[in-house]
Amino acid sequence: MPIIEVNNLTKDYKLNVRKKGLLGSIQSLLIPEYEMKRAVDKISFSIEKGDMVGFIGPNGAGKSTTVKMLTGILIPTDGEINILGMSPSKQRKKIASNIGVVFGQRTQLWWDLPVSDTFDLLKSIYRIPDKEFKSNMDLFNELLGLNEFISQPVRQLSLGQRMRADIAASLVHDPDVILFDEPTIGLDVIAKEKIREFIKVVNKEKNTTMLFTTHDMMDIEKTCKRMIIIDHGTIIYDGTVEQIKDRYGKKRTIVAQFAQNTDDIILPKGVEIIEEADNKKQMQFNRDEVQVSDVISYLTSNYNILDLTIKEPEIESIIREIYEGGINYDKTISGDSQEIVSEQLGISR
Ligand SMILES: Nc1ncnc2c1ncn2[C@@H]1O[C@H](COP(=O)(O)OP(=O)(O)OP(=O)(O)O)[C@@H](O)[C@H]1O
Repeated sequence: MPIIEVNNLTKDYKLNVRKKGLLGSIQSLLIPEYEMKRAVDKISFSIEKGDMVGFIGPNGAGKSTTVKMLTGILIPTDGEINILGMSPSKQRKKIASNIGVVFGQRTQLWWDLPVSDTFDLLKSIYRIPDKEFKSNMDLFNELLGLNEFISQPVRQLSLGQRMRADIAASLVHDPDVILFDEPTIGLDVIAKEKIREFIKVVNKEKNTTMLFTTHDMMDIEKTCKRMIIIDHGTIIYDGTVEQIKDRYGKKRTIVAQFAQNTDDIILPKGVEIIEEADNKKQMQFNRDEVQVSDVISYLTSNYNILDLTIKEPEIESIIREIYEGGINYDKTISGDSQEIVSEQLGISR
């Protein structure tokens, strides 16, 4: 039985249309005109207990709007959300103890108070028993190093420290579901890694159901098996990370360091050079047209090669292609939603 169920969820924002010029401004004040903007358009998905799902999409795709509706902050225009049998917008107070939320762009910590005070306040608000509170704080300290800055006021923390505290604060009451909205935004590689590891440990140890939005594909690759891609308010992919890599990651890259000058190199049909410096060349081809083994045996039998590596396609570049509408969608991969994708992005199939 799914923990999160979303059916035909829709959100329209009402926008005030401002007319140009002084006269237009006065007119807009006296007789305001509105237009509706659809941010989320009939999306449906469900998430099982303990699953960790990446929710990605380009800027303005509708991710934050969806997360806000899941938390109950925003009321849907249409459709239903069911989290643990409750409607977030109708049972907001009741559901609060079951959901944790992290907005990377905003903090839920008390700005002027030491970090420890926020945790004490949360302990009282959620009525967390002493034993549970202590064991969680010990775990968070071990994994996120909270004690390094626990007595500092929040406003003095670095972004990475603040995010670590925020994530811990969202989990201190052991929620069943946690929604992350860009939890790694603006962090350096090491801080991101720490947070990904933490998320993975919590998911495993506490079986917390997690949905998180991010623009960093490494977040998804390192933590989630499943991802949902949203664009222009509709879901264009819902499936495994592996499947999308397998189906769409058709480009293979071989990097070869040649012992000699290879300015006049002749490559097999379908293989092209995408980068070269000194005697090092990056060659790319479509794995459906050219076999990796054929390219390697051609190169090694015709040239003297010092070093050779094969690069797997990165999810980052596949997603970039999807956002740019450059991928020919295969309808079998994600059912009817692919129809929408093709229409929206003007892709011919
Ligand atoms: N309060 C609002 N009033 C009007 N339009 C809004 C409001 N909030 C968001 N939108 C619009 O709704 C659409 C979806 O926005 P949303 O913030 O959900 O996208 P997002 O996928 O989270 O984007 P990003 O990755 O840039 O954060 C955008 O076109 C945005 O301009």
